This record gives sequence, structure tokens and C-alpha cells, in this order.
Amino acid sequence: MDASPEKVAKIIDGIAIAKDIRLEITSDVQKMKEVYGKVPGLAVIIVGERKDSQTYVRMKRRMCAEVGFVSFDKDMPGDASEEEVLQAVKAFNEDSAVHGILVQLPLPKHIDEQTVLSAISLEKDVDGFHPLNIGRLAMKGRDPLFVPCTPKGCIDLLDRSGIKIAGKRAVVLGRSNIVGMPAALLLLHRDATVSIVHSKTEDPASIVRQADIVIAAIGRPETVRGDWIKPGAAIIDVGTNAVDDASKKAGYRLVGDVHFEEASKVAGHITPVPGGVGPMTIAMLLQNTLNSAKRVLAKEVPLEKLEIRPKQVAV
Ligand SMILES: NC(=O)C1=CN([C@@H]2O[C@H](COP(=O)(O)OP(=O)(O)OC[C@H]3O[C@@H](n4cnc5c(N)ncnc54)[C@H](OP(=O)(O)O)[C@@H]3O)[C@@H](O)[C@H]2O)C=CC1
Ligand SMILES: Nc1nc(=O)c2c([nH]1)NC[C@@H]1CN(c3ccc(C(=O)N[C@@H](CCC(=O)O)C(=O)O)cc3)C=[N+]21
Ligand SMILES: [Mg+2]
Repeated sequence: MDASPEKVAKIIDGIAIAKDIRLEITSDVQKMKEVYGKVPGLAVIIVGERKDSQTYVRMKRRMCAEVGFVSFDKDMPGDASEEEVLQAVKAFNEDSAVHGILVQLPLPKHIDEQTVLSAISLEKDVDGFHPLNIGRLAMKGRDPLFVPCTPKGCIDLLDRSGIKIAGKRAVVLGRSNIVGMPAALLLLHRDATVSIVHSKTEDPASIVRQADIVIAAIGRPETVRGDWIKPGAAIIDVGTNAVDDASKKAGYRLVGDVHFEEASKVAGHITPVPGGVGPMTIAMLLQNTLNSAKRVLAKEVPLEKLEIRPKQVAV
């Protein structure tokens, strides 16, 4: 007799799901333009010449154009002072055509990230990185104006793949301010039972093995192996790691924090890298910016006249 056929996880197609979301956004922007003569505006501030940052920022600007947003670009040299960056933030805070402001991270070492993120107007903090938005994210019953894009994209991938969250065991690997910590909070608000694995965790494999849902965000290539995974689990791989590969034109390829080949034989669902969480991050950024513009319109015109309602109205 043959051995039992190899199980294969369902691949969650982040490219296709993100494209659907961008189509929904495009249609809302069209309506907004026709009815109110306005479109959402996103400002992106980039400081310095990091290659990866420039790639992400280029992708964001291209997607803005695709859905019909206006994008405002501020490219500053790597030796720009904190004061100059704060001035750029302030100018966008005061510009009513700008509904969202993103300061690409990391910033050069001589600039304090928290100082800059705190200067972004709460109503325009489409990354959800302002300390007040993060504080509200941590509290029950106090919705933030914006939820960070990458964790929001992870939850959306689970929802759109029909994966139940409430009551399930979830493990988040990583506890950064921008991914791991907010991802754990979002899962908790959705009634998962959440554990967080970090660099000091003893025996991470035994903890991951209990999880029905795994979100991996550690920035360590192919660390989560097949035998760490509970059969049938849903695996969301945020990791985006460049590893040398002479067979590629670029000289490298991208891999996740999860060993995809091994994991896809055990998991029920899995996201690929690239093509999983990455495209969703940008789609969620556009969605946050659209909601921000809707919120502004809701203040200018009576809500009942507004065909496109904001998802969350400012608290
Ligand atoms: N696709 C997307 O849209 C995005 C992808 N990313 C990618 O996600 C990954 C994580 O990013 P980010 O959160 O910014 O990374 P950080 O470096 O800020 O944080 C990494 C976290 O992982 C933990 N960690 C490191 N090594 C291990 C280990 N061996 N076992 C368990 N935990 C470990 C660290 O623990 P400790 O706190 O103890 O130091 C830390 O909490 C990166 O690959 C990044 O490129 C990031 C943002 C968006
Ligand atoms: N203020 C701020 N907000 C961010 O949201 C932010 C940031 N700073 N700094 C860096 C991280 C990283 N990040 C990614 C976005 C898209 C992809 C993405 O689209 N990735 C593609 C592959 C891209 C490629 O081929 O290089 C994919 O996974 O399919 C990845 C990573 C946003 N970040
Ligand atoms: Mg984000």
C-alpha cells in the first residue's frame, strides 16, 4: 500500500485578496470624486537612502495612483535633522488635502522615532503608530482611529479565508511595536487565547505546536519548522528576509520566518512570502487613508447625505 497522500495546505493568496480590496477602494474613490469632488490624499515621508525603504515607498506610491489617491512625496536626505522632519510632518498636518501621513521606518539613528510619530496628527495617523492610537488599541472599548496596517492585514487574511479566531489558541512570534505587539492585541480583541513568543522564550517550538493560528514576525529566515506546527493550523508569515541566492538575477530571494516547504505539508492554511502579508499591508494603508478621508467628509456634509460612510467615526 502507498503511504497516505501528502497533505497540502491551502495557500492564502495575498496578492489576489489585496487586489480585491484595492478594487473596492477604487470604486469608493470614484464615488467620492463624483459626489464631492475630492479624493483621499496620502503623504509619505522618507528620510535617507535605504534600498528596502525606497522599494516599499515606491510600491505605496504606485498603489496610491492605481486607486485614484493623490500622493504627496517628501524625500529627505539621510542627514536631515529631527527638526526638519518635524517641520515636514507639521506641514502635512496642516494641509487639508492630506488625509494620511506615513513616516517610513526605520528613521536614521540621530532622529527619535517616538518624537516624530507623536507629532503626526491623530486624525492622519494611518499607520496607527501614534502612542495614543496604540494606547487605545490596548484598551477594551476604546477603538483607535487607525489600526496598524500589517497586523490588520493579517487578521483580514484570516477572515477572508474563513478561519475562525474566537476561542482558538493563537501564537504570535515577535513583539515589536509595529507588528507583533499589535497583532497579539488584535487577536485578543477577537477572543483568541494568545501567547507571545520572543527572543527570550524557552522552547518556542512547544508553544507554537499548541497554536491553531500562528503569526510569525521575527525577521529570522525559515525559523518555524514543519515539526513546530499543529496539523491543520493557519500560518500567517509576516517575515520578509532576503537570503543570498546566486541563481537569482538580484542575487537574493525573499523568504519568510516560516519554512514554507515543510510547513505547507502540515498546516491547513499558509501565506507565501512574497505574495502573502506584504501586499495586504499596502492595501490596509490605502483603506485607512480612505476611511480618514470619509471621516473628514462626514464632518463637512450630513451623514445621511454621505453615500459612502466611514467604517469608524472618530471618537
Ligand atoms: N510584510 C510586511 O508588510 C512587513 C514585514 N515585516 C517583516 O516582519 C519581520 C519582523 O519585523 P519587525 O517586527 O519590524 O522586527 P523587529 O526586529 O522589530 O522585532 C523582531 C521581534 O522578533 C523577536 N525575535 C527575534 N528573534 C527571535 C527568535 N529567534 N525567536 C523568537 N523571537 C525572536 C524579537 O524579540 P525581542 O523583543 O526579545 O528582541 C522581536 O520582538 C521582518 O522580517 C520584517 O521584514 C515587517 C513589517 C511589515
Ligand atoms: N511607517 C512604516 N509603515 C510601514 O508599514 C512599514 C515601514 N514603516 N517600514 C518597513 C515596513 C515593511 N513594510 C512592507 C510593506 C510591503 C511589503 C510588500 O509588499 N512585500 C512584497 C514583496 C516586495 C518585494 O518583492 O520586495 C510581498 O511580500 O509580496 C513588505 C513590507 C511596511 N513597513
Ligand atoms: Mg503598518
